[in-house]
Amino acid sequence: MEHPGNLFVVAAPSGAGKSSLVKALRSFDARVYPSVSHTTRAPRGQEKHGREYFFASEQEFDAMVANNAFVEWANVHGKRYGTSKKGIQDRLANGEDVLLEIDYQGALQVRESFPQAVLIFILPPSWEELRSRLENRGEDAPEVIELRMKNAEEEMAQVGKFDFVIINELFESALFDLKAIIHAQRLKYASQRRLRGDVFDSLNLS
Ligand SMILES: Nc1nc2c(ncn2[C@@H]2O[C@H](COP(=O)(O)OP(=O)(O)O)[C@@H](O)[C@H]2O)c(=O)[nH]1
Ligand SMILES: Nc1ncnc2c1ncn2[C@@H]1O[C@H](COP(=O)(O)OP(=O)(O)O)[C@@H](O)[C@H]1O
Repeated sequence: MEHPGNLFVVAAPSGAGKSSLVKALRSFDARVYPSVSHTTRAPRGQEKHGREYFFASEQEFDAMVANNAFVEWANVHGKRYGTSKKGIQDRLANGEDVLLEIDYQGALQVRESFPQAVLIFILPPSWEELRSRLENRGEDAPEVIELRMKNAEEEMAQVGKFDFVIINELFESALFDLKAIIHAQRLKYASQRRLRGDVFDSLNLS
């Protein structure tokens, strides 16, 4: 589907630092709108309905699937997660940039519907560091951490299908890389024409 806004998709194994990087990006780039997904997993400590996620029952999620309300959805770590069409289509159509923080299965589905989506994969610098980040975050029970570490192998095997790879070793350096990718996409002709049409007009360029 053609649309004027840029669609960025960020995937990573749990604990690689995806949420922290996107949050930091958002603090100085308000033009990139993060989509809020629906999930059947329970809220964590500070999470609010409608902010981190729309928390849905299995039945509510089933109804959305039946109504074809998702751009993509997938089973991740035993729970279902999905991006609603409603949340992103209007924004993209209005020329706004949208960022999805989703798993690799969802990312590859998004590419089917939006071939111009920019797929970014975030890798941890090592297995040891991934485990220690999950442990230090202190949000997940030991068995949940084990499941996430096990799933990370399958997830990381998909990295070659992505357009860009960021290794999140030093946080500031990974953030710089993420900004660079987004910036480069905005410098493409279609985006520049949309953002700075005034300059193109004054130069008599179509
Ligand atoms: N396919 C898909 N995956 C999602 C969506 N929202 C979140 N996820 C992924 O689900 C996984 C688990 O997310 P979460 O439970 O918040 O834990 P996190 O991995 O610590 O961020 C992560 O890989 C997310 O990127 C979505 O809408 N669709
Ligand atoms: N470059 C980094 N160096 C050290 N710790 C990091 C780095 N990036 C993120 N973290 C920490 O690792 C943990 C997991 O990060 P988070 O953003 O929640 O990951 P994800 O969203 O990919 O599951 C958090 O406690 C976060 O503060």
